[in-house]
Amino acid sequence: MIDGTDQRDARVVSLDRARDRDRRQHATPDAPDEPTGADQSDGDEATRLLVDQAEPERGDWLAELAERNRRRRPILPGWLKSRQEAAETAKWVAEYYAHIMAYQATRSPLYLLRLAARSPRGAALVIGGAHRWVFDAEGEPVRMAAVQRADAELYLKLSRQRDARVRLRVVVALVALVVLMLAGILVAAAPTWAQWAALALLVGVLGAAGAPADRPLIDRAVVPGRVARLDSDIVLRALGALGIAEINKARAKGADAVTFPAPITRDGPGWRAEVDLPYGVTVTDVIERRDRLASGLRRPLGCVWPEPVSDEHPGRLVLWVGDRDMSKAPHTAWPLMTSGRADLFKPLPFGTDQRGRPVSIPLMFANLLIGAIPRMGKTFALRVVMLAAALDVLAELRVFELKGTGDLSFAQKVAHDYASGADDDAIAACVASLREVYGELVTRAKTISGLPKDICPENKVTPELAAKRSLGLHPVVVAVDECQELFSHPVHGEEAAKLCEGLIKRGPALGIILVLATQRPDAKSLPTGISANVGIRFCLRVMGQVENDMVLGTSAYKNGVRATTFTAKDKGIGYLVGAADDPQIARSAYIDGPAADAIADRARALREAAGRLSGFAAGQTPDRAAGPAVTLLDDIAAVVPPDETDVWSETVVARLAELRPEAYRGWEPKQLAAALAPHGIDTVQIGRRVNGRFVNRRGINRDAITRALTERDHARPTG
Ligand SMILES: Nc1ncnc2c1ncn2[C@@H]1O[C@H](COP(=O)(O)OP(=O)(O)OP(=O)(O)O)[C@@H](O)[C@H]1O
Repeated sequence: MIDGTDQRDARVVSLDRARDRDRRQHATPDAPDEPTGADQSDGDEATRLLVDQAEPERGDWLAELAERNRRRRPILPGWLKSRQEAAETAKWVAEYYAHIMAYQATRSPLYLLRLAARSPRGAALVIGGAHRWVFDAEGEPVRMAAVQRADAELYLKLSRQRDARVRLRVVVALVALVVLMLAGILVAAAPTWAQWAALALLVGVLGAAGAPADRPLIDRAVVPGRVARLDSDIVLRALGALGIAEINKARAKGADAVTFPAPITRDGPGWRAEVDLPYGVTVTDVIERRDRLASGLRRPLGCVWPEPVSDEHPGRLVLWVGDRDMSKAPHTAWPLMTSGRADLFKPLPFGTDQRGRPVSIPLMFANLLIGAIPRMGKTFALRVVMLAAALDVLAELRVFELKGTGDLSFAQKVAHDYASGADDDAIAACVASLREVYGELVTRAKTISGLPKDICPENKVTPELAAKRSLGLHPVVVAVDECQELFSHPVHGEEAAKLCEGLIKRGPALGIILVLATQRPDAKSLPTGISANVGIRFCLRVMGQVENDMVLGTSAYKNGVRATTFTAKDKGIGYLVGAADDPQIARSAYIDGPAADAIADRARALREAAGRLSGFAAGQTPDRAAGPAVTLLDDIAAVVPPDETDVWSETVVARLAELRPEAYRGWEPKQLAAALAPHGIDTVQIGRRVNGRFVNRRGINRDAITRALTERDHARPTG
């Protein structure tokens, strides 16, 4: 007998393991890493051993339990967890039934007519049926059969049974007739309305009895089956249509190449499928073929939202398929639209995700960057954030809209500092304000470091500290729309970039928040020192990977967070990164100009009541004395005295660099010409004699500068 104890060279071999090893050795060379069944399955099968796997230790059940614990399914359905979502769901369910009731109520006269038309047929059917029942008509064919077979005994038995039955039924029918006659007498003596009601009841009953089986009385209020149920076959069909070779190869090899770790369930207004893609296929591969996926699912693109699961492997896909295109879904009212106030220390309501769940932005201790191609909803998104900030009376707002269309004009009612314009003045005002806030960094840091530890334990602004007016640590929110105009400005760009970088890095802990929006997210218009350090990012539609990663952060595109997949009709829809653990798809709340004004009026009233209206909104002219001269034209006028009519450009740039090195150092004559062009000033040829030789160079004519300055001053609004 062979056993492991007395045969030194022999080993105990599990038959299962031996088979496993055999299988591996005979595996085809093109699938060397093909997993065994134990790899693929979970639950009971997961306990099967691979030939080269160590025996599981006794404590492994704990690890397994921990893993199961991590995958617990929620007790309450998702929509019941948030008050707002539950309210939304209750609202649409109520709306659905209200619609059905209204639909049927408006058709009730038609239904009455139908009943009346069907009632004669119903009466005939009722009388005929009663007659057949009383005289036992259903037994007639059997009795006739007995007669034909001349079976006298059976016939007698059936006849006796029929007579007994008919006697009883005639009595019942007579009683019913008497009851009906009594009811008729009662109705005849009743008031008219009761007579009509009785008639309606009779017609109704007879009409219902006379309804043809193929024509229902009531029309359908809802077209059935508009949204197909999502099932695993449809998901597999769609995944197979993506043209990903690995998926098709894996599906050809085995039925369980694509698995579903959780059942496909209803999730908000759509279906949610959790899918484990075949080995080696990542969610990013699927996301970049979203349009093909939508085609495979036979759903509009705006309904199909594949997402990675960050705390799982890169092949775990959550596919949410909405009933309705996200861009066409009705807007949920912004929670602060008609009432309420905000607290910057808590997340600010921003919009909704594709499932209609609320999305908020924790703006405190962070910065926000919004980017997109033009007309996709940057300013609308910025408006939502700034209106929420306005509803926190403690927050000091500084708003600069550098497009000049007045999209953020509501801010004039509440902002401490405000400017709107596509000109140098607005940019200069913005830089001056940034300088002031930058100066605050030092003051605030000193204040905080001077506070006792028990009042300020974390060395950062707290809600209590922010509320103490004497400390001056209230939140400051600086918003710059179309910030590319600022950073690419020939005079102020470099300084603005430095100021913003400082604010982005040091501001959050000190209660200073910078919110930037740009339609040109490239290295020149959005310095990397800024784009790399922003905490929260919202990227609506962009056209390429570079812009995507500029706004959403390095590697966002590689990780499947791609705002390039949005289409032109996805207005207001973007990827929101940094507001929650995982990137979210969010649609900003829709607040148009008049609504924004109404909210700003409310915010102003709150601020007035709290005595927190200051600066621009309180009618004070911003004191920019501390800042340098505001435009290039002013600077040139300062460095070129009135008696010098024509000056070479190189002389001008040298003097400018001396006047304000931080802004003009390194300027070339060409740069000066480019900076003057927007003012309608061209450089001119100026000839001079130098060391006896005539030299011709380009330069400026001082009169042109003076004229431009005069025009600007006349065009400026007064008061
Ligand atoms: N959340 C939203 N839902 C629906 N439509 C929206 C939403 N946000 C913006 N829009 C639509 O998109 C249009 C453009 O929005 P917005 O003015 O904010 O674009 P923008 O990106 O700031 O454009 P520009 O780059 O020209 O300043 C708006 O007129 C509005 O109709």
